[in-house]
Amino acid sequence: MSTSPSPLLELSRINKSFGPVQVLRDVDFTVTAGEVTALVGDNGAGKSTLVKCVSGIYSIDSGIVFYDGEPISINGPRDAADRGIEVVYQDLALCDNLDVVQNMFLGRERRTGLVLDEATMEELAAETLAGLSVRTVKSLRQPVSSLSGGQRQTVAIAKAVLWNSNVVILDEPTAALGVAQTGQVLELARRMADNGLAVVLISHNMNDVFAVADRVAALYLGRMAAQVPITEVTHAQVVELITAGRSGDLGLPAAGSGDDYGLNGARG
Ligand SMILES: Nc1ncnc2c1ncn2[C@@H]1O[C@H](COP(=O)(O)OP(=O)(O)OP(=O)(O)O)[C@@H](O)[C@H]1O
Repeated sequence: MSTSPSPLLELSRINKSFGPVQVLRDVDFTVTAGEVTALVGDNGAGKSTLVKCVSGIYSIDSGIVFYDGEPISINGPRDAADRGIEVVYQDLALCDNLDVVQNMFLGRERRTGLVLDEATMEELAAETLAGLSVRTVKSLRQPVSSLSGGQRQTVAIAKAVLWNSNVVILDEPTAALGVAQTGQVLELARRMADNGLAVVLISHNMNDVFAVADRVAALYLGRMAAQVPITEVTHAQVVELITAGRSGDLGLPAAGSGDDYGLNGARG
């Protein structure tokens, strides 16, 4: 196995409960710059909860979050944003009546005095899209209501990239897309990683995971069943990790068996 680069974001033994329900149990998860890390798991496995802990929407009950090797506290979305951690949610949170530039700068508009600096915003939006080799969005001044699902996803992702993000978490970005648009969004994820960002791809689609991910992390009933380089697992093994919390072929015991099996491929 090749030596792993240092993780940019590292979660260690994260626990999170809602009242009596423990949703995350001693979860280790690492995210590395220049890589796409797929986060997989069945419905209710805890993927969204983990992401909400990382993005400051939920506070963790225990565990440590390291950023660039230093322990940090994420006490709210602002703390996550300050570290350049951005989440692109499934529902995209774009405003239909606003155009591409307006959406990309929504809430963080550039101004010259009291007046919006439209020219600079348009230029920066165009630069960001060009930096990601996006050619599918033809006009930056068209309302996003006139865009296809894939184009909307592209705008939402580019918006996250625009804000000097270091970690971009994509929450099922291809769930509502057809084949061609799925390909474009996966290419975009790859390009972001190639540009040096740490990309997390939450997905239920094994084809997407194997098409683009460098590593795969599988949650099973709130435990991290494994985090391994994609080249070291087969589709069948990942499915087994998702559905049973273990893969006999990987020599991993079932999640929740009590053993400390933190097979975390991203650890140096
Ligand atoms: N605010 C909450 N209060 C109580 N329980 C919650 C809350 N949020 C999530 N849960 C529970 O935590 C578990 C994990 O949910 P989560 O949404 O993180 O899973 P997921 O892996 O993202 O699932 P999906 O793929 O369906 O989106 C579920 O059993 C869910 O019911």
